[in-house]
Amino acid sequence: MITFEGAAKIYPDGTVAVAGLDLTVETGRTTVFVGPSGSGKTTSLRMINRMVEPTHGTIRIDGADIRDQDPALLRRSIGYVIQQAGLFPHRTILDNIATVPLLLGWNRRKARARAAELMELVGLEASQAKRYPHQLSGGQQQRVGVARALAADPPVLLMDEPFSAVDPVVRAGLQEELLRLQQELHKTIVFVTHDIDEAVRLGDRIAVFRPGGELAQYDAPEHLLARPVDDFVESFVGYDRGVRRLSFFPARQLSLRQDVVFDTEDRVERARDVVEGDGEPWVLVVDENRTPLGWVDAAQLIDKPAGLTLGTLEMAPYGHTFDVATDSLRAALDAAVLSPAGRAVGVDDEGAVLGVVSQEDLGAAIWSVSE
Ligand SMILES: Nc1ncnc2c1ncn2[C@@H]1O[C@H](COP(=O)(O)OP(=O)(O)OP(=O)(O)O)[C@@H](O)[C@H]1O
Repeated sequence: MITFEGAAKIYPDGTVAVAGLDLTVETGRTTVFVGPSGSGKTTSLRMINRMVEPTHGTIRIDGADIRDQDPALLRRSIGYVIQQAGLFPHRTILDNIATVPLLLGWNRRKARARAAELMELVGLEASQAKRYPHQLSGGQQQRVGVARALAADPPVLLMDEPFSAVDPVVRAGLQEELLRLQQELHKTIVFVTHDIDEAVRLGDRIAVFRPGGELAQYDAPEHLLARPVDDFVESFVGYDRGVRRLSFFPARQLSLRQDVVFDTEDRVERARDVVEGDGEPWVLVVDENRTPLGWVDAAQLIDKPAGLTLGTLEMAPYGHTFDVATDSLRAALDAAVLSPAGRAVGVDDEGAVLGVVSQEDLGAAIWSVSE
């Protein structure tokens, strides 16, 4: 646990970088500091490893005042990752990663073995070990930066805009990787970004800073999106927050209809009975593996002769599906919006249809999680 108790940084020229921060960073969780440029995020982060000394207040790690610890030793127990990785250009990838273990006095063999292990953990090829940083892509360099920060297995990891210099696709991959690593490692991560989407994706808790180095709100991401405390936070999180918040609720809570799912050999009169029963305007046709083929408009069924099979009818594309077990309500909503039938198709992890969600059921589920 890291606690800021009235921690402030006021520079001699009078600039208030951080104005009296009170905040607790939970152990084993990811806390994101987010806010506009100049709001004091980096200064707050650097106060944790004493790269910046507060002018007021106290910071403790697990109860111990960090002022009582030697800054160099403190930093070796805290991993630090920065934008563009900050690698040593004349050291190989393996030696870059082994830096802190060597500083801690490990012998070279053990340090390199640990570095090789970490390369694998962060998704780097062993063949890259002997390369130099300039021979790697930006995304790969960031992975090296993360591996280096993890080398001595520090309980705390500070990350200062680590992914902001790479393109959006690589960035999404690195975020995914960090989530996976964190599930395995349970580090106490403090992550700085000015991108609210990155914050919402990665953070267990999010601290929103406002200009003047003040903490505007400290909350779980779903609460931040549901209840921004004021106009500043509301405009900072963005106005589509209602829809974005749906990504925190699982799609598995939706009720799925199976009675409107038919296979190609089913006869039109069977489908007609169902749609006439409750006025459902579309039925979904699947193949023998229950892979979706397309939607049949119920109007088409009215005057078709009995005995005709559904596979012979014209179908509208089913759009895209959502995975019932792993996707969120947001993914289901997106699937419904993009479907010509306005209905979402739920599948299992092999792509087989489990059922479809009607607009009414989707609306009811969204309503039930709204506040
Ligand atoms: N050495 C310094 N002397 C005076 N002011 C400083 C000094 N270092 C930082 N500041 C000021 O402190 C404020 C907070 O800076 P900080 O880097 O913490 O902001 P930030 O939220 O991380 O911004 P960014 O997203 O742009 O990195 C800024 O106004 C900055 O100009």
